[in-house]
Amino acid sequence: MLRLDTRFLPDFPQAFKEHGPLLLQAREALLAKRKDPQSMLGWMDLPEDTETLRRIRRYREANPWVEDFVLLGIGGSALGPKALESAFNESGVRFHYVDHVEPEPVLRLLRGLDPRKTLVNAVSKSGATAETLAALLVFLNWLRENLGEDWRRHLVLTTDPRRGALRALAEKEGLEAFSIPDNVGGRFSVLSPVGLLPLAFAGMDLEALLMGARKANELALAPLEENLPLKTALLQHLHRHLPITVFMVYSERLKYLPAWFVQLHDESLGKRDGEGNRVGTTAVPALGPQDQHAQVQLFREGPLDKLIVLVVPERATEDLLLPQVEGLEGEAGYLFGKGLFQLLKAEAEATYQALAEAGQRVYTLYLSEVSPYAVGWLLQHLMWQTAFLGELWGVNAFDQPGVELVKRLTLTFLERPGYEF
Ligand SMILES: O=P(O)(O)OC[C@H]1O[C@](O)(CO)[C@@H](O)[C@@H]1O
Repeated sequence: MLRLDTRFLPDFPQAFKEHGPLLLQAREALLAKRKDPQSMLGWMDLPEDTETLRRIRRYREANPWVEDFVLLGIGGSALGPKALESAFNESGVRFHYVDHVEPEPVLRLLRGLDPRKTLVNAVSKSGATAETLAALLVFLNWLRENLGEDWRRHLVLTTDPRRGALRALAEKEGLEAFSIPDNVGGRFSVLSPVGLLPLAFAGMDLEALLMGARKANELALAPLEENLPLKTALLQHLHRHLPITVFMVYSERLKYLPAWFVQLHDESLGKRDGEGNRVGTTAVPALGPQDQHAQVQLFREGPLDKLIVLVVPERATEDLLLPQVEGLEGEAGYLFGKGLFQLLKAEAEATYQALAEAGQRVYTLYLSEVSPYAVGWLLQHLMWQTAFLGELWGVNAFDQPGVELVKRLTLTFLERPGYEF
């Protein structure tokens, strides 16, 4: 269950009524693009794709020997699986993410792995991303050197259905490969094999994850009053004059979720609109309670230039009672016999009230609990929110032209003879 709370934004219910026609227009414009095969709206259909899930399940069952799962990928090809695996991995399989190009940690990882018990999953929609290709060169060579002809069983690819270097490698070497549908962009791909394959090895309840996402689809297509994605899209739209949107999650298990949302929001909406205006608000990640002892000072006394979104679980799947400890009555007595989750809830509520009291614009998304169903719902909800905002802000939420220059310059520098920086 996902619940929106706007009690410190008393003007919102009226604003929602007044903006009804605008929101319905935005939805209509978005859904009209669904017919266009070029439209990158395939993420809407991923929760219905049971055939891919079956194929992933079969592959998982056929490879019970995996003890270490190494994901090579960056951006949308890593952030989603990392956010969910770190929350729901109860399988005993150890996960490692090579979503960077720093040699020391890669060497440390290689020295600690047993190649006979390691599965490497290279994930790249384009098959052209330098960081992922560099990691693939390292791990493919390592597998070949250590496993001889058996290396192919230890490498699985997730990439474009037809194009790119990874698809070509899969065909040339007869490697297992899963497809990222053409009409699904990287930052919208967590419910495609990009996420589902590693999460199957993490033993996550994928049916519940996809069922939650289907619930978000249902609400995105529902009448206005029930339409949660249009409500939060309007909250972001009404506060577009505030340059920063903070995404603060009260869950240690979901500590990588803010990074996933930052890519989704910033890479989708940080654009030039049809008139060439620079559009977009900056998503900033935050964690509760950790940031109560860091960024909250700024949120309370710094500029009132933020819309703050808290994501708070309403129930714990299991709680931990705090024991009485003699000698600590003075400082900790008030905690004796309380549940740790009660402390989390009290801190989240205190932060919510303190931010509103400081004059910051703040609302909360309550998750019934940190479960595959509720988190599947939240992810798909945020993808709808972002897609609707693309319509409201007049930008294409599904391309990322601004990232290309860095790639071209990197290539130029590396191709320059004797380059030194
Ligand atoms: O999956 P790929 O094609 O390797 O791309 C990785 C990431 O790089 C980007 O293309 C940006 O450079 C993101 O949109 C994407 O999620």
